[in-house]
Amino acid sequence: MLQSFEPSAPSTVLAIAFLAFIAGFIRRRYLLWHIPSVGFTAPLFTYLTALEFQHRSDQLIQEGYDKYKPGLFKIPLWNHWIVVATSPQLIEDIRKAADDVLSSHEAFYYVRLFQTKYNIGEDILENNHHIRVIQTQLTRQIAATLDDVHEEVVMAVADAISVNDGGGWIRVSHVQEVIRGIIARTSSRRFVGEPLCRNEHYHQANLDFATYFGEDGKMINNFPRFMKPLAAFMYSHTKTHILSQMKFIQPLVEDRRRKQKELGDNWQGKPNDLLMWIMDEVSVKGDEPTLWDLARRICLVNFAAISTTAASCTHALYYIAANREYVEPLRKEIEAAVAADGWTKSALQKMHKLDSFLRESQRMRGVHVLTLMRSALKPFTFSDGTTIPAGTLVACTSRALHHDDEIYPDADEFKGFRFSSLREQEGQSTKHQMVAIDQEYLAFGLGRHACPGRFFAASMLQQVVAHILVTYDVEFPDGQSIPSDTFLAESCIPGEVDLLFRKREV
Ligand code: HEM
Repeated sequence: MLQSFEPSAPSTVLAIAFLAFIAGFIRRRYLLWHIPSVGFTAPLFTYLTALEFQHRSDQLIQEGYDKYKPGLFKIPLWNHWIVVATSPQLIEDIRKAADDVLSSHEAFYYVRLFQTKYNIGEDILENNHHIRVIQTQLTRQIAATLDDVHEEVVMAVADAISVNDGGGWIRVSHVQEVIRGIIARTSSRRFVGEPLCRNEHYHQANLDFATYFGEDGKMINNFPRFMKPLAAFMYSHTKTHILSQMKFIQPLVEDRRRKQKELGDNWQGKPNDLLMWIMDEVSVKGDEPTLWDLARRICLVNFAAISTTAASCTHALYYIAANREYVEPLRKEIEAAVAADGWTKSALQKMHKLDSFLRESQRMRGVHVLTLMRSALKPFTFSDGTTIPAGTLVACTSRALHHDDEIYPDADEFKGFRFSSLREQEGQSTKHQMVAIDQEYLAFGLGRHACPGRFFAASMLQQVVAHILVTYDVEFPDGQSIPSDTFLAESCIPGEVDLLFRKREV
């Protein structure tokens, strides 16, 4: 006789969870069925592609670009697909879309990377004071504060690369770490001022925050939405690292509050840095910012600013060491501009060759493989007629686009003065600057959420690289050259190699 089947409670739960998983998978696939795929598409096998994406995102995306340009393609990630746009026209569609249709915040902070809502707090996105002060004061004051930054660059570089005056090469290992230290210190001079900008423990606290913010985001991302608050509560370390950063800014904030109360508008020598601007910005709204809130914002700005700029700077140094023929023309240009105007913004603006070198280095090896990551809050139809449903993650191929011969002739070849030559043409003097963005140059994103810190980043990169060029000779040790990049999902990290530095003989 046939026994009646009586399921146990755990097996029922497992079965329901499995069926829900399969139903979700089929639904997601069905809704994106019309978009061609890269990698495996069968249930469960998609995880193999998701795994591959962690370390070979560049190759998977290049494959999609080669096969499906000028259209769209999709790649499976752990718990969703990402739809990738390959042509300037589709990129323009994404740029133009309103925030309530394709949302950058939803993509970065909830769906994909950082899960900010769960580990830092949602309110930080609604009142984005830190982004506003980057767009306004930080950018506007680049010229007025260039002296400070230059002074810090000179000290930071001398401390990090301690060559002997008597000549002779020294070997610097962990170049990216060394550069990150220089960039952290230089940018912190504008973010929190002296002497905190030189405190290594403070920089370590910011670095720890960055590491855990990224890691925790990935961890929380693996949980279904309803379990994310619990996952963040139990496993996230991000808050601990904000608390340790808070200890560093607390004396500064308390001292500034006291002086603000005592001196008000008569406060001579009021600090002119990002921390002060954020404090003022919040106070204008009638609130006294909490220490926690200030610490979160400083952590987030450091997170956005330092590793990105350090990676760009490292790549530029690698290209200098690998292409010695650029050194003399660059030095000549820098020295002529500084002789005429000193270390000022107008001198930097005259350094077209250096600007071009940095832009080309970033074109060849940008910090991201994909940019303009957006999440569809409503169904969205591209200009080619393709519709994606609400909930779909979209992005644009920056690296593949930057290596397209149809857009950049001999795209795989490093041509340091590619952009300065273009700037010499009639009407093109600003179009090809380091900070210029369009549908064919996506290193800083595009549209409303394009990187607001790019003017500051470009100025810092120019100053650090110009100072290194006129102070040192830089070479690879024998037999070494630019190492392959490492890919961590959509991020690109410069490979590790030692560099040789020697005091330049003038
Ligand atoms: C070479 C260095 C840098 C690179 C390559 C870079 C790249 C980017 C990219 C690709 C985006 C996303 C744009 C989009 O989705 O359309 C972004 C956003 C952002 N970046 Fe940068 N960035 C750099 C330096 C900086 C610096 C120095 C700061 C701060 C001073 C900064 C602050 C930000 C912020 C706050 C956002 C988010 C903007 C928003 O959500 O509206 N970045 N950056």
